[in-house]
Amino acid sequence: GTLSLGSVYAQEFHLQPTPQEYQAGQDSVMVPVQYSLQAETAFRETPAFHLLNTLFPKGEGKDGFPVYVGVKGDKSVKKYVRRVPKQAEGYYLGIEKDRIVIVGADERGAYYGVQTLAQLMTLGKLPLAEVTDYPDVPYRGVVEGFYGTPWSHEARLRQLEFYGRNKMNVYLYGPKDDPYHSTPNWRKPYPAKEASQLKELVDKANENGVIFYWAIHPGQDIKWNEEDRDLLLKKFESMYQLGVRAFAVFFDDISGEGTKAEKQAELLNYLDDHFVKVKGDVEPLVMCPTEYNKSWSDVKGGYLTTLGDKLNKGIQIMWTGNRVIACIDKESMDFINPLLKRKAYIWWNFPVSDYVRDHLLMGPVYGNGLDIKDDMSAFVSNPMERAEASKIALYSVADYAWNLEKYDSNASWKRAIRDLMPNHAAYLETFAAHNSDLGENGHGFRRDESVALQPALKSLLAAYEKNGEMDEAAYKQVAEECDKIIVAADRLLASKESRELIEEIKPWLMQFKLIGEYGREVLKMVRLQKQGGQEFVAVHDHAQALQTLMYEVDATYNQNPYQPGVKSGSKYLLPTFNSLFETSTQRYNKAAGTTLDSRAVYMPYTLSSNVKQLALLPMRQKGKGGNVSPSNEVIIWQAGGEVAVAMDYVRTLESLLVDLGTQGAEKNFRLEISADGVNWKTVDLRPVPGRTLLSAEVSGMKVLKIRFTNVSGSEQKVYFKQFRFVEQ
Ligand SMILES: CNC(=O)C[C@@H]1[C@H](O)[C@H](O)[C@@H](CO)N1CCCc1ccc(F)cc1
Repeated sequence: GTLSLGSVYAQEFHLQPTPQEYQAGQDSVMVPVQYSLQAETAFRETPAFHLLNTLFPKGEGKDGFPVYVGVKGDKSVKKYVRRVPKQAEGYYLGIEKDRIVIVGADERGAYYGVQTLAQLMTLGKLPLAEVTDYPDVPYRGVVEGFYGTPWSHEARLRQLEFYGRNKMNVYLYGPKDDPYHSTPNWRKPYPAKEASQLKELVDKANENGVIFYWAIHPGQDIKWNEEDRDLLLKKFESMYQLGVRAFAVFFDDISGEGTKAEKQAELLNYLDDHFVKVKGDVEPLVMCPTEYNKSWSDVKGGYLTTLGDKLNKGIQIMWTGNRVIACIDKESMDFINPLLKRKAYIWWNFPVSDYVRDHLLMGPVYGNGLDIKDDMSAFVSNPMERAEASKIALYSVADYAWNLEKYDSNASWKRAIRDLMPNHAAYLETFAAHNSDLGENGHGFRRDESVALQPALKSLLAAYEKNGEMDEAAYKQVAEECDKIIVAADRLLASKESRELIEEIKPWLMQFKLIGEYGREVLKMVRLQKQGGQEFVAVHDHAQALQTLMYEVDATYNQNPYQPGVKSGSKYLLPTFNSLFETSTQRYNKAAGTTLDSRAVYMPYTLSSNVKQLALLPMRQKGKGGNVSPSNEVIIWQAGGEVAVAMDYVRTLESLLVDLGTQGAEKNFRLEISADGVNWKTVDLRPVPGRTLLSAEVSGMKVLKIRFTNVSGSEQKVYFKQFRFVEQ
């Protein structure tokens, strides 16, 4: 909701996360330039004090504006103790004409009261207000638990400050690809550099009221014996020496011995009894089960109930919901909590994108129940490997987990964008609106995209495709959006603000701009096709040039081995432009008797073959390479039959693999490469030992055309399992 500040403030002001209760009158006081601290001396050692001390231009002075701050039980704030919520991390903040009062239910509550004061200070005047606030969910934050490049040290330091400002109180360090977190080096202490960085992170976390959990992922090769148990304990001890006071053990994504519930429970209880309870200053353990979502669980098998029955009560158990990637609702919680005999510690796999790495997930956080605040012990988000870009979602995760009932996903999303880039909010919102869906993926998890423009895109397309009609209103709205997209992309690419974010998303911004320009040209094509003018051809060719540029961006950047490339506007925006491109070109060709290429999805490789069963196989471009979709039937390959792939222009090969599912195929078939389509060079096919796979030595070869021929002199019956090449 908004702080009803009426005439006092121009813009809509909103505290983040949304407080449980606040009242603000019309009156305000000027922001004091100096403050005088009324608190117990011990307060000066707390993060709350260090933050408070940065808020006033002239710092602390005995004649400054009185600020009473402390926790329940402190003499200095005795008078206000009734106002303090009973919930952990709650606080009361009162701004009066002649004083500011902050009372925390505990130390972190006091810190959060100061964070809220810090937000109000940005208004330039302090409203006479009362904020009575506390979090709905006890643990709120982030688990860095994704596959892919772990976040950098600098990115993590920025994240921890962000968590403090957004009242997130946990960060779980568990990057799947950190070798010292997972198999096999979980047994080894960190090298000096990494160790000192981790120590710095722990200190930064403490300054920002964040509990730094160090997680270990031993399950893939752990032996259920004393040696490994003691090695794990030693590793915890070495992390404790670095200042870590909170620990987690992840048993997710493993197979074999490590998956046994009894053994996992035994180990965790041992760590609880011989480490956590012995140390006395360590947070309750958190564990991630092997069956961490309902679709992977076998209730009758007893894995979950064994954990629920055997794990010491204080140990938290993580859960991702009904599936690996799923929103969390009441039904999900009613399933899992009885089995675990405790409130599940939710690990929400969003905005993690390690299974759709060519997409950015910049859209609103929505779909989680608003009625489950009493059902979970935690709500932590597994983010993208792009740290800054993840902040849009993380801002709203913080908002949701603090106050579920008042959570408004769209309003929160807009605020998240403004918080991330205050001076480019409109542009970042345009970009984020069209970069939110994941595209097709194995988990089937999708998000909405281009929400505001969808109706216009749909009606423009429907009218034109059905009977060549022009929905002028829709046309105008889409044309305006294309202009906004082009401007937004340029302004963000050129932005001095949030340079780290811009560097993370640069390829997507380049792609986004091309889509805006492509849309602009396609709209012209639709207009011209109806008028029948010759100019259609020039505009068509420009649109095709943009398709080539979009392909190049997709084939050049973010070339990871899983989902390579750069997808933007992939749910409605680009598909609509491609449909309009194809239909207008086909109609123009029909009317003008021309043969303009009407294929919209740019494909640099063309397959041709005189082997009947191969001729129709689709050619796919994947990252910087191509492959002929495998056929799962027996191919009758006549003598002399060939399959060929032609490039749009000369390219350089890195590798080429062929698999016909039979040994000795290299005797019956010949592979040839041509750099000009006229002169051919035979290339050696080398069998990969023990497999039917053949590898060709093509590294560095210029290629315009590839040819693969049955030269055995007789028909061959083979499987067409793989025909794939990669460019340099
Ligand atoms: C709670 N733990 C997890 O969620 C584990 C992993 C990682 O955290 C990853 O970031 C996340 C989403 O991709 N999970 C995917 C798991 C994929 C997967 C799919 C099929 C498999 F066979 C194995 C793993």
